[in-house]
Amino acid sequence: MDITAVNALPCEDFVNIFGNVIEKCPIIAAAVWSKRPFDSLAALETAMSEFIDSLSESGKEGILRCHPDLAGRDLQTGTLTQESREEQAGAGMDSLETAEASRMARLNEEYKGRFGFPFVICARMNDKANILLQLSARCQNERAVERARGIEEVKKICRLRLQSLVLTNKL
Ligand SMILES: NC(=O)N[C@H]1NC(=O)NC1=O
Repeated sequence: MDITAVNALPCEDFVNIFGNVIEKCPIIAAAVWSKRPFDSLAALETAMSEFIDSLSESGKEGILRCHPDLAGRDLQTGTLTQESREEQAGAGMDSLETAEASRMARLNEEYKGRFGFPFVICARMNDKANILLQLSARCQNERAVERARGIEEVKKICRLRLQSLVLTNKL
């Protein structure tokens, strides 16, 4: 599907295709649909990014809160979205040693207790060791720094999910 076809999609079909490029936030696809026509996929990505930037701080935190923990309950119960499951598996989150799993769980809880939103990192750009390192280091940041940092990671995840849609011929 080329960008002309994307621009011709009714809102419902557009949201079906792009609704999860920001995890569990189809409202973002539904909102940027009104910004058509897009010149390119990159322009669509920019529209999503600008929409996120326009949100209040609590809106940005809401986006972060839509993300499942890495190696968390949803992974254990098989309730991750397909995208998240593939990303987490690629970073080895589904095959942690017992000690790594308990360290991850402890740090995830510490992070959420401190900031009120979950730790978000683009799993496809990091391996297991780096994720644990970042999680531990980022627990020390200020809340505003972490909010911005988490949103940067959401945008990286979005870019890679858009690219995957192209690679899997869904676009
Ligand atoms: N918490 C968190 O970072 N979750 C995610 N990261 C990623 O790449 N996919 C996710 O679901």
